[in-house]
Amino acid sequence: MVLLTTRELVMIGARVFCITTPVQRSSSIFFPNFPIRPVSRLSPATRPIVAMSTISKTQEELDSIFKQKRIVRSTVRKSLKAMDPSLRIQQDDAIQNTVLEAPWFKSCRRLCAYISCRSLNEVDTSKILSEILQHPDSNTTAQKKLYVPWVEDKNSNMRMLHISHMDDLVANSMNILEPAPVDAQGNEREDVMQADEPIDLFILPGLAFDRCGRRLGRGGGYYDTFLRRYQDRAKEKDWRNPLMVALSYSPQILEEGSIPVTPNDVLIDALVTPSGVVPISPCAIERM
Ligand SMILES: Nc1nc2c(c(=O)[nH]1)N(C=O)[C@@H](CNc1ccc(C(=O)N[C@@H](CCC(=O)O)C(=O)O)cc1)CN2
Ligand SMILES: Nc1ncnc2c1ncn2[C@@H]1O[C@H](COP(=O)(O)OP(=O)(O)OP(=O)(O)O)[C@@H](O)[C@H]1O
Repeated sequence: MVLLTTRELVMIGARVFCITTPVQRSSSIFFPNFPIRPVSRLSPATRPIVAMSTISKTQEELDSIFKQKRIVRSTVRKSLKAMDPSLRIQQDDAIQNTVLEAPWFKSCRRLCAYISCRSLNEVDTSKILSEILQHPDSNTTAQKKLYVPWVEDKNSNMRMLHISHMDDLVANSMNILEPAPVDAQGNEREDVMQADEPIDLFILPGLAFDRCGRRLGRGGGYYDTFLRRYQDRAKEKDWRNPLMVALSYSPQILEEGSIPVTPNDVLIDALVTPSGVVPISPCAIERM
């Protein structure tokens, strides 16, 4: 185990966009620093972090990380529940307007987005979705193609299916709106993984995030599994990587090191917060 200061890592990294990211991108487990505190800025440059060489994970280590994840989820759920309703509405508006006005959103032609669920206190996506479904893009008059999640089973399998109307959605057992895999005419809905075209943009949900690209989901492993599969396919087909952008209320943004991760967790490229876009990965810095 090697202890490095952020300053040392900056010196080592050729193009370090976030100090701790190279640690996780090299598929090592990152051990979090507690306590969990929302932050409004990056940690001081002198803060020590832990870099680990590639190690194999014992079940005991994994159990400990998953336990820490559950603790973080529980803390963030509580702060989301305690959010003032008018602040929530204000943040929903700010986040959605930022997305709708962004060039990377305007130019995207094929995207996957989540259908927000009120009872899960997720950032609202209804305005973004209705814009996509109602209005062709004013610059090109081309319609965006929208795919949304459909949970296939309890083993982290999720598909992204094409929808054209909000009427295509029905509430599932988790009370989340999702498309029936077969439409009203009895036709199977188009599945992103079967379509032979790349996705430009993923709009992702989650419970907590940090400014280095770590994302904590709701514990099903659905998104990580899906994104990994999509990334493998994109590589195979030589497609450009999609932008993976998560939407986050302010209490969901945690201090660097507070989000426990395993090598299976997929890093996001950027966050949209009530204060604007936080580009994280080199691809986001270039494109956003
Ligand atoms: N809007 C939305 N759609 C989504 C997801 C999501 O996070 N948000 N998913 C992302 O994977 C998939 C569904 N996965 C889900 C996993 C857990 C829960 C949920 O209700 N969790 C409760 C806790 C349940 C428990 O601990 O037993 C919660 O978080 O409060 C919902 C959806 C696909 N669709
Ligand atoms: N102790 C454990 N050891 C190994 N795997 C576990 C353990 N606990 C949970 N899992 C598995 O890990 C997966 C959940 O991973 P994780 O908690 O990282 O998901 P998430 O990031 O919250 O979810 P999502 O990707 O859907 O947003 C599930 O498939 C679950 O079965």
